[in-house]
Amino acid sequence: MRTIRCHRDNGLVKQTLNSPGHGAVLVVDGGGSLESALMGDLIAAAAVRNGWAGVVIHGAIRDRAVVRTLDLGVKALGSNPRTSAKDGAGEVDVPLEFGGVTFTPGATLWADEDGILVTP
Ligand SMILES: O=C([O-])CC(=O)C(=O)O
Ligand SMILES: [Mg+2]
Repeated sequence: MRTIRCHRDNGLVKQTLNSPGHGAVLVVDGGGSLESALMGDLIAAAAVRNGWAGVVIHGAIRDRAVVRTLDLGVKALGSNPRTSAKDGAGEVDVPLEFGGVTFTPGATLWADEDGILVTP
């Protein structure tokens, strides 16, 4: 997995998912905010084109009707049509902690309809 920490700004998410994913999952800690979306259909489609396996967002997405049709595993807390800033504020490939779990860049993430597992 790769990681990003950001708050109501998806500039780094957009930039990262527009670069090669090599089959990785991107975990985004948006602080649990549902006030604006950190990914939508266009960024998700870019992730598919660039070989990402999935995206886990501790926050919101939008365009979910299209996102669910894509060949990309997506987990988010919810959705909101409001877009985020695109200034690129945040940090890439730092250890994240939410939901009582530490998400370390390079660790392996497994997910299905029931939930998410992380192995070192
Ligand atoms: O513009 C955004 O922030 C997200 C979005 O709608 C998309 O990726 O399609
Ligand atoms: Mg969109």
